[in-house]
Amino acid sequence: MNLRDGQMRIGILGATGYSGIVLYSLLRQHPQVTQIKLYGHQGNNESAALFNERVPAFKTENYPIEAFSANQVMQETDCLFCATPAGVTSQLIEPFIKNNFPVIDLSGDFRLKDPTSYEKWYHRPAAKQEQLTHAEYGLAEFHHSISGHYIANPGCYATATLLGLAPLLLEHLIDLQSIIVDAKSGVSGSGKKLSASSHFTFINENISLYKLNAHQHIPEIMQQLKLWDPAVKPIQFSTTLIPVTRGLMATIYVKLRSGVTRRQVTAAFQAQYQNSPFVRWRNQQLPDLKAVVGSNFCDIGYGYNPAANVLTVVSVIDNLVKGAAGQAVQNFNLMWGFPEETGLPQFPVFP
Ligand SMILES: NC(=O)C1=CN([C@@H]2O[C@H](COP(=O)(O)OP(=O)(O)OC[C@H]3O[C@@H](n4cnc5c(N)ncnc54)[C@H](OP(=O)(O)O)[C@@H]3O)[C@@H](O)[C@H]2O)C=CC1
Ligand SMILES: CC(=O)N[C@@H](CCC(=O)OP(=O)(O)O)C(=O)O
Repeated sequence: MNLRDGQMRIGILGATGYSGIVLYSLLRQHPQVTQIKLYGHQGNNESAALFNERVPAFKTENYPIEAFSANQVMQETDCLFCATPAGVTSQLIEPFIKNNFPVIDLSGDFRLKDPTSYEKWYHRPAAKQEQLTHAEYGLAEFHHSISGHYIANPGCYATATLLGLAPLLLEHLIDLQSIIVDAKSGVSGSGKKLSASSHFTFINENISLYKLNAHQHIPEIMQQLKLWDPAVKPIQFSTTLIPVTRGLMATIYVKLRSGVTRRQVTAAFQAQYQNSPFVRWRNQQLPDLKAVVGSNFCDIGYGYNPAANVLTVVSVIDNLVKGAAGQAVQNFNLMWGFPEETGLPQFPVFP
């Protein structure tokens, strides 16, 4: 992609959702972005709606949300971010793919290469196979050289899990049948829509496991693990809702292969992430959510139980930043050749 230093015009579809709002606030402060256009539902006349009316916390941002029109977006902007629910981009995005127009898609619609798998796990029609071939899976730490125009930004659980497992698979340190992931997320992970399971009375002072053995990030994680080691076996993966607004922790349990030492584990993580500004290897210090919430960091630490030969890896992210909007901006930087950290927060919100 040609570098357009300091003059990028950005479009956001879905800016009034949780990840769209975070995306807007990151891009608004991005030094290479001069203009942000906001788009809403196709056909709706949303031009009367102003961003600050839909998102009152952004009182000074009185920009119109315009009805989505592919031609208009391609004329008015240089790159489109889609922060829309699953099932939207597969319907809207064809003209962008045909015209090689840069798109960064935060939804799951273009992550899975196999449309049958998408239909099985997302319970809705998949994008066309031909379109899927244009998408690149943008796990930023492992996909620095973006060659195409369509980035499928990874899911939040998939990001934390994959970053916590990568060095172990790439260096062949673990028993490939032994992977168990117990992941927990804050409530913002399910978006802004109110449901029985996101209602305060249910969330408050409660934890609940959901989508057991049925979570849509299982095939996404498996797809990437198989690229790292084709011999990997199906993982056990569970997701739990916890009563916090933001933050996601993947607790990963694996058995080490015979003869593998803790020193090798540390060396593998250090070597893998030494040039990754957003992955902080914490060694035997176990990270917590507050270490990363508000930032684009993924912090990873571990503990080892020699009696059971179980290595526990703890990987934490902010689901809305590294798990969604922050990684999308990281991918935007990589796509356009800007330094990877540009426009991304360098500190978590702490305390
Ligand atoms: N929340 C998270 O932590 C993460 C989310 N994601 C993914 O990011 C995407 C957005 O998630 P999230 O921000 O939580 O979702 P929200 O439900 O909070 O927001 C969805 C946004 O999309 C808009 N929208 C919905 N349908 C359409 C449509 N047909 N055309 C145009 N705009 C539409 C909504 O506008 P309106 O309100 O007007 O309908 C809203 O602005 C999802 O695909 C999600 O899976 C990925 C990783 C983490
Ligand atoms: C807490 C919560 O509900 N989280 C969501 C994660 C959303 C997400 O990232 O899913 P996509 O694959 O659609 O992008 C979930 O578990 O479905």
